[in-house]
Amino acid sequence: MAKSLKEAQRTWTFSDSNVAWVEHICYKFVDTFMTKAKNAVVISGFRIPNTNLPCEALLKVVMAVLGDKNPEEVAMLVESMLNKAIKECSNQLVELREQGREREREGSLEQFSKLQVKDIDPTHLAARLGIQDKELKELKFALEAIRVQFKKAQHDWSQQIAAIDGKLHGISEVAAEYQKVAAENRELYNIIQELKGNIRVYCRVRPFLPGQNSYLSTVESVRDDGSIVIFNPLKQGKEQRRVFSFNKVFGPSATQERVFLDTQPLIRSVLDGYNVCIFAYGQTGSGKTYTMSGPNSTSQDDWGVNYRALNDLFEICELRRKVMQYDISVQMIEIYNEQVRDLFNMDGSNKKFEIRNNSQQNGLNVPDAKLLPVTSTEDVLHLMDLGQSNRAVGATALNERSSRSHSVLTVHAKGVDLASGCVTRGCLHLIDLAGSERVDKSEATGDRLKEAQHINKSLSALGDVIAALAQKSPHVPYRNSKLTQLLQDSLGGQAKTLMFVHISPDLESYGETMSTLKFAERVATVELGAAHANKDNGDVKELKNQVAFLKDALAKKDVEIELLQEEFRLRGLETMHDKQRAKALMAGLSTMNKPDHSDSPMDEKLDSKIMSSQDPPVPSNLNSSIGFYKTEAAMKQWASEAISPESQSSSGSVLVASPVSTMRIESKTGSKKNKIRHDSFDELDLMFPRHVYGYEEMVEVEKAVTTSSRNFSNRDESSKLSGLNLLPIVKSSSTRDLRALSLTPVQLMTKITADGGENYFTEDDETISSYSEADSWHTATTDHDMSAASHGHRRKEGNKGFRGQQFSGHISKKPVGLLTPGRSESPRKSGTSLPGEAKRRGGKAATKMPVST
Ligand SMILES: Nc1ncnc2c1ncn2[C@@H]1O[C@H](COP(=O)(O)OP(=O)(O)OP(=O)(O)O)[C@@H](O)[C@H]1O
Repeated sequence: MAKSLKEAQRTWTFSDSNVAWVEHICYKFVDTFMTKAKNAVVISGFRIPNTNLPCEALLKVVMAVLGDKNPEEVAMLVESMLNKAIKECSNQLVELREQGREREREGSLEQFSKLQVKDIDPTHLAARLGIQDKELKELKFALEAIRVQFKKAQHDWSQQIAAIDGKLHGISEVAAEYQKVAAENRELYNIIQELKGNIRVYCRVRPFLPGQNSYLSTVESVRDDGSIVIFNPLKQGKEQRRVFSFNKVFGPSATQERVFLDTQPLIRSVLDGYNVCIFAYGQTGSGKTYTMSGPNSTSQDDWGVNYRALNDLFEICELRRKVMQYDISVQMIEIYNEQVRDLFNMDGSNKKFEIRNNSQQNGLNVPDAKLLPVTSTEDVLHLMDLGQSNRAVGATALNERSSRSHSVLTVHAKGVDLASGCVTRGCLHLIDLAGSERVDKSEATGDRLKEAQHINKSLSALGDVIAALAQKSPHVPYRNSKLTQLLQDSLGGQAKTLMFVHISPDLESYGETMSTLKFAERVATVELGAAHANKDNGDVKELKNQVAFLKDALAKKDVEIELLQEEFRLRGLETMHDKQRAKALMAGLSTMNKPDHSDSPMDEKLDSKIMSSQDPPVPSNLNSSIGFYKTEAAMKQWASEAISPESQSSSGSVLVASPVSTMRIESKTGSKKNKIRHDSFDELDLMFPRHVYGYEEMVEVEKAVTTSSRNFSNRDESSKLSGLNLLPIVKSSSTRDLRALSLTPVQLMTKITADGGENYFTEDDETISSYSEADSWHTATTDHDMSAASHGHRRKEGNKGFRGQQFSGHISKKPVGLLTPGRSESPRKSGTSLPGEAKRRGGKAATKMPVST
């Protein structure tokens, strides 16, 4: 074939002879193809009938295809066709061989089986089949038994599961019930705490800082019920673990938002007129500043309680816009090395600021520091950044940005109810305390050491105050540090107080962690009494009107008194019997310019005159209104307003003849401490001033004083306490306030004598003393005593008291030593000083103020 191709190539011209040759090839090829495609073959789209001869058309096709090809191309085409044909043939061959083998295999298997059946012994086969059958039966039986057992077990299990399910259901119901009861208990407990005014304590655990060994944590677990388990691997047995319980515990993963959410309700109450104090306590580097301010004010997620609180307050103000109008202002101070500094003060001056307590109605403890109004969160951010940048910070070995001062952000919120005009005033103190530190650990030296000493000292003073409060001690040492002075209103007043206690989880801090948590536990036991909102409502307005009315009446009386004094002076009553004269004096007060010269019994006249219709009518509801004053502070305020300096005459004396001369302060609420205080009020029938005393009254005074001084040393502690609890009231009052408190002479002198007198004298002691002296006038009944008293009384220019002028003449009664019980001589003559006299003589008034309990 190859040869003929080569020859064809050589001789190729598309001539007749060539056509014959092509025909020849076609025959051959078609033959080959036709063996494969028995019925029909598709070649280039032509259908070729099943024939051994190439059809005319095929020939034409071949001619058409090959006609214009040169011999090389024809050769190649043919060669490729041949290759295809060969490949096809070989495939067919393989297929045929395979089929043959298959048939062969089938045939041999058939033969083999025929052979076996033929060869096997039928008896043996039967025996074997019998055995197999038996085995099969046994297996079936066993299977059945197993199935029965399985069914039984399944049944048992399902029964047990049902029983367990029932029990579980019961348990889960009990658990749900328990949870409900526990939640109710917690709620009730919180209400009780709220009523008692316990300081709330939240504990926050700082996460490990980068670079700290986080394998050994002292915090074993933090539970939802507010308890935390502290673990020390270096200890053994019971000592290894200690559980502390607080109102809430935040683990290391607690977010700033989570912490704020639990603080929010407390903060919001500021807008309802409550004073709230939140302070962060803990070892240095434990996360106080992180909680209060956050690490970064630019990211809202990082905002601490301060920013979030103000932001929240603004949001609520906006929500209540239609019913309430709020004014919010802020103050930021710090206590650095026992000095108060204004963090908003930009003039660089080192002005020192004073801390004041109680007296500040607006709740500001440092009233002289700048109070800046804020209307938006942006204002707050700006101001607080300013304040933070002024704050004293420094690097120590324990914290690279350690706060070296206690900082206080005060938010003052004044709200006016647009409908009723009722005014609320709330104050929120947000305090970031400097951290306690062990100077050996913090490696503080120089200024840092001095700061650390001040910090530790003030924190220890805070510890003493908490201990005293927790033990309900009558004396609480608030004045031992600026920090405790600042916190006095929040720790001993009617504020809602929350302490965030912070701990570090590292084993190295175990000692500090334990002491911090023990301190916090003690703080949680402190009861402050129920918090009160500072609201100026309609009742208060009415009472203020009444007070104004009374002031007016007093002013009129002052005029009357002055006129009367003049009248007496002119008439020269020296010759009258002293008792009659005193009665006449009192009678004259109400008849003004209509002196009664008759000898009728003076007592009746006096009473009828005092109650005469010439006195201005007193509002009939005053008695009931007085019940409104349930607190000492409110009472004091009322009293000082009722008898304000303006309402008194220049003589300093006041006379109110009033059917409401007696009122009683009642206290049904409050802590034990408060009760004692109120009880002491209960003992006193607080009266309007009755500065005109008769002779019998003075005798009564003397008796009371004598008895009181004799009995005081025998008194038990509680009764002494109630006496002592009067001191703050009396001591913090001016003379006029003393009058305003209006103890009867008996009560006043009993208290003074019982206490040795000295505590009753403030920087205003001269005036107070004059007050006592003025009273003593009524008891000085000899010329001699009279002159002594007169001398004492006139010693002070300008103190021209009504009584002093009235009794300038002789009085013939027997002497009664008012301040020296049992003596018949004048206290001054006998050398017995009036209380506070010695100090006054020393040239300096006693300024020692009492420590409030
Ligand atoms: N909850 C927390 N999550 C993440 N980092 C915290 C957390 N608390 C504190 N830190 C980080 O710990 C470090 C110390 O915190 P911070 O300065 O608030 O402590 P401090 O108690 O205020 O210290 P000092 O009393 O010395 O001022 C800071 O780097 C702070 O970012």
